[in-house]
Amino acid sequence: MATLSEAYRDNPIDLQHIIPLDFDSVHELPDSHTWSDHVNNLYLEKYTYLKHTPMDEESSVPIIDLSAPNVVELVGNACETWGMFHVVNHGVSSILVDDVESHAQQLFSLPTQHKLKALRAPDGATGYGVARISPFFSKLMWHEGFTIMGSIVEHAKELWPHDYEDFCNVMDNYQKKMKSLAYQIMLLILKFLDITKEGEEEMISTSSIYECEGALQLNSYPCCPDPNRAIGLAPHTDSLLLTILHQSETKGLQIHRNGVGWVAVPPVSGALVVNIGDLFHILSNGRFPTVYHRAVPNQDAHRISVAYFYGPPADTIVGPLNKLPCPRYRSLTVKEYISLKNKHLENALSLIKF
Ligand SMILES: C=C1C[C@]23C[C@@]1(O)CC[C@H]2[C@@]12CCC[C@@](C)(C(=O)O1)[C@H]2[C@@H]3C(=O)O
Ligand SMILES: O=C(O)CCC(=O)C(=O)O
Ligand SMILES: [Fe+2]
Repeated sequence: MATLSEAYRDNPIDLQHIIPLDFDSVHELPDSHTWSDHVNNLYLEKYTYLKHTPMDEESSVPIIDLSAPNVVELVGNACETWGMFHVVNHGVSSILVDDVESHAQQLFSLPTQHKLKALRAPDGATGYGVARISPFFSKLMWHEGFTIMGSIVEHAKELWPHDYEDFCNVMDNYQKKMKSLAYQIMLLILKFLDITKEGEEEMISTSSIYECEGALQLNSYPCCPDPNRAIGLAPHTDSLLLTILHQSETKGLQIHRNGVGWVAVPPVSGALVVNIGDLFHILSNGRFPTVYHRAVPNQDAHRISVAYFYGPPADTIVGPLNKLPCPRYRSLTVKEYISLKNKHLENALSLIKF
């Protein structure tokens, strides 16, 4: 069975000509990185059919205690109204989370020429580089990333030939913890939809969602001389089932709300942010919105975030769960969806819509 990383490798994006800026050497925002509102909201119209119920401006992303007795209902309601929620009491030690953040910090503090030793290969899915969505925008992002899928030993050796083990152990350990947390959250969401593993005959086409894999993305948003005219990570939806994000103590994450516009999602101490991705939007037959979000840089603070993307093996057929009436999307394999997203970004969902 093909893995997720194979699916991303088989769908390369031509990023060769785009490498992250040497941010330390720049003291004014270059034209290449200056965004107008138009470019920033380029895909917003395409996204209108995914919009969720308008909310008042005061409401904010819910914080859910995973040990609450009514956790299924809380998680399900948050998925329906926001497509996003914070989790606390998630069982991942704060020491590990801090450790991942400080190792990411250490990586991004290396001189640019050194980081380029681990540059993502043209036909590769892992390593240092710009975001995969970069070619869809005419302007560049105030961002550098490092993608990990499974073992990162080869890339870590490129960066620290004699001292790579600690980095690898921390990232491995964090991926394991994220995988089991993501599984636990996925089961809660499926339970809300009245789907149980035992009732598998009702969802033969999606049986491999119980064997999901993950990818880890370390994001760095250096201090920016003109943050109001720059973008850290351009507006996008995440492609897979769900994403678990650690966003350090520095603000930067924003989501788009119908009738409200861009709304900040400030960090909540000790909490992780969970958001619905395109594949869960499809499984739920559009009941859960896939969250359109972006990250903005700060003038005085370098922001690090760590995103874990969780999704089924590439050959898994994904479609609206059989139990749900009147499918709004056609079924397709995960790798077909990744390929559509690579070519059409936010139009991918409308291409599989009935
Ligand atoms: C598993 C993955 C999801 C992701 C592409 C990737 O192969 C690893 C990086 C992820 C990321 C992070 C930034 C935003 C995003 C849209 C991108 O360009 O790369 C997501 C991808 C995604 O969800 O499609
Ligand atoms: O840095 C953030 O807050 C958002 C990161 C993100 O959206 C991603 O990695 O997909
Ligand atoms: Fe994202």
